Amino acid sequence: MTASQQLREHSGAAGQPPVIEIRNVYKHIGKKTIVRNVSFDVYPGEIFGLLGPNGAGKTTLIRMLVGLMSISDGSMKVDGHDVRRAPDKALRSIGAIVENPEMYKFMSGYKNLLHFAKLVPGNGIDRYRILDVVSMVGLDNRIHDKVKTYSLGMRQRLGVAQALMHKPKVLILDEPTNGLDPAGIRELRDQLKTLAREERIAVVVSSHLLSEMELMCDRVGVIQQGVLIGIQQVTEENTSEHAVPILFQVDSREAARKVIALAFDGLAVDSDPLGILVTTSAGCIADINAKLVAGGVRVSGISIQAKSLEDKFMEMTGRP
Ligand SMILES: Nc1ncnc2c1ncn2[C@@H]1O[C@H](COP(=O)(O)OP(=O)(O)OP(=O)(O)O)[C@@H](O)[C@H]1O
Repeated sequence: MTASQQLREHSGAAGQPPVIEIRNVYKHIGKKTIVRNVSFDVYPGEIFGLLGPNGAGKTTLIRMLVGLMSISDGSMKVDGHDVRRAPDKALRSIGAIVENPEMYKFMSGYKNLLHFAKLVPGNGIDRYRILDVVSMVGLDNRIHDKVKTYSLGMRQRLGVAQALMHKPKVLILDEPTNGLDPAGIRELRDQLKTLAREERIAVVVSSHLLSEMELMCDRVGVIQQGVLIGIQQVTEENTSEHAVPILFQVDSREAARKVIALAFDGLAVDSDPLGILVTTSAGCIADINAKLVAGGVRVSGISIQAKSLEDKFMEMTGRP
């Protein structure tokens, strides 16, 4: 996939410029190329997933983005600042958890945050900001309890609060659900969605679990052996303008085809064991249904046959 193809996968959230711009990035270590020609953008308010098996290069890509590893070739920009040329400015816009956040277990969550705020002098983080981030991650009720009494999920959220203190535009989490139980994963997922939607923060998460990415992300970039093989929109097919196969369960396929051919010239209609499949936008369902019923066709069910991320992933990787 070329850089321009990868970028065309997304038209930009409400015309906003991307907050992360990655262009033709390579990472060589010794004679190995660990990341190869990767390009993509991430927009404010979206959750972007990096999906790939262990060793695919996700952590390496993230480490380059947060300045923990040098970039061999290509460019990475955060909020318009080049990570290589102006690392301080670029990093100011990033909050990240790449390794497990170190917390003092015998101190309260609040004191931990206060401690981290003091480590960065002149950053303007006051107690009001700390209480703000505590509220953003939903830890208000427990923030004065010692961290040793927190569940793993709560510690993870405290880590997110710490990463958010300096008001970053981008939040980056490497394998954030590792070790969390299903309830913890769900809490984290809801929290990240709220941060993206309400605070307009761009969130980048990595995982090797497709099901997790599908539930959490708006778009997912699939990485294999250091190559970004494709980017899939997860939520797009729920919008009313995007063409998707729609199954109409009807008593007569033949009659239904005739009605549609007459009323909607050129609309793609295929047969299905349960009825007919019409490929169009979900916004047309009511009109099609009305014409079918008016044409004497009994419609017993209508469903959108959206492909799951797993189907798309299999197509992308060429697996059966
Ligand atoms: N410092 C290094 N020296 C040599 N090889 C490295 C180094 N860091 C990473 N690699 C190799 O680069 C490849 C990608 O590693 P990376 O950690 O980025 O993968 P990943 O997709 O994050 O997978 P995981 O979930 O297992 O961490 C692996 O084959 C790894 O062994």
